[in-house]
Amino acid sequence: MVRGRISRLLVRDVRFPTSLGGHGSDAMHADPDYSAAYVVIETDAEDGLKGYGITFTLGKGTEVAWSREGRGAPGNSSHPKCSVGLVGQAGGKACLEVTRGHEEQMLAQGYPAYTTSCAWLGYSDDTLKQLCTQALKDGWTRFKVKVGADLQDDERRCQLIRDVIGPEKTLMMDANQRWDVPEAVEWMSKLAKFKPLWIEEPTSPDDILGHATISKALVPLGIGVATGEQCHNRVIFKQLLQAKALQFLQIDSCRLGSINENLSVLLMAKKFEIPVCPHAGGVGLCELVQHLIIFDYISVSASLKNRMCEYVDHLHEHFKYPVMIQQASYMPPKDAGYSTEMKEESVKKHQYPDGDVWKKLLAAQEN
Ligand SMILES: C[C@H](O)[C@@H](O)CC(=O)C(=O)O
Ligand SMILES: [Mg+2]
Repeated sequence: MVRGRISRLLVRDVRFPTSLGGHGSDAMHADPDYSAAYVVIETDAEDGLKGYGITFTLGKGTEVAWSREGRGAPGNSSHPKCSVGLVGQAGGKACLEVTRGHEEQMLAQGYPAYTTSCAWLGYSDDTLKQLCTQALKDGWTRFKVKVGADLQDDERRCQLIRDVIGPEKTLMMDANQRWDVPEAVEWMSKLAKFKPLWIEEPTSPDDILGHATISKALVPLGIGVATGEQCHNRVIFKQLLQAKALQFLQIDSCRLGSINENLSVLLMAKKFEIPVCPHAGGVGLCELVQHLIIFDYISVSASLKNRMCEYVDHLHEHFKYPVMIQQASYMPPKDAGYSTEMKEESVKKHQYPDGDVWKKLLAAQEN
C-alpha cells in the first residue's frame, strides 16, 4: 500500500577503494573499486517512508549510472560491471505458494553459500593460502577462484587451493569473459584436473551460442558452465536456457533491474530444471540477492540440489541491515524491506570525490 507521493530523489556517488587490497580483482577487472550510484527516494508520507536503490559499478561506471538514474529514467546500463537495482524499502509481498517446512528450515539452517573472498586474482599466493585455511576453519566447504589471465598462474593457484582444501571440497572457477570459445575449451581441459564444478563466464556474456558450444565440449570433463551476472533481462536468460548454454544460472539482483524481472528468471529456471546460484560479488549484492534465493527455495524451486549463493566478505559494515552468515549459510533477514539502505555515515565518508576517504586518497595521489 503506497502511503505518500515521491517528493525528492537523491543520487550519491559512493566508492570504496577495494583496489588497494586487490579485493574484487579478476581477469578482466584488475583494480576494481566496488562502488554504487546510491539512490534515495523520499516521499511526503507521514511516517517518512523512503525507498533505497543501488547501482553497483566498479567506480567510473557510477558516472554512467548517475546520468541514467539521476537525470534519465532508471533502467539497465550496458556499461561493464554496472548493475541496477532500485527497490522501495516498503516492498510488496511477492507470494507464490509458501512451503512452510522450507521456511522453518531456512530460519534454522539458512541458505548454503560459497565464498569468493579467498581467491581474487590480485591476491598473492600467501594470502590465498592463509584465507583458504581460515575459511575452512570457519566452516566454508565451497570456494571460487578467479582464473583466465595466465594458464601457468592458474595451475599454480588452483593446486595451492586444492592442497589446502583437499580433493572433496567444492571448487568453482570464474574467467570473467576473458576467453574466446575455442580458448575456453582448451584452457578448461588443462584445469579439469582440479575438478571444478563450473567455469563461470568463460566467454562474452552475449555469446549465447558460444556458451552452448563450451557447455557441450565440457560435458565429458564433468565441468558445467555458469553465467548470468551480466545478463540484463529475462530474454537473454530464456535463450541461454533454450540453447542449453548453461548448467548453473546466476541471477544478479541489480543487473536484472527489478524484482519482477528476477522472479520471471527464477520461474524459467524451475521450468528448465536448472539450479540458480546467484551472483553477489560487489557492494550490497549479498544483501539484496539473499532475499531472492531464499524466496526461490521456499516458493519456487523447493530444492537445494546443486544450489548455493555467492558470498563475498567485503563492505557489509556499511549497510544498515547487513547479511548474517552462520556456518557458511545465509541466515534469513528478519527486517522488512530489501536490505538496501546504507549507513549515512558510510555514504558521507565514501562519497566521491569529496568524502573524507577520497579526499585523503586523491591528495596522496597528487603528491
Ligand atoms: C569485478 C567483480 O569483483 C567480479 O570479479 C565479481 C564476479 O565475477 C563474481 O563475484 O562472480
Ligand atoms: Mg563472476
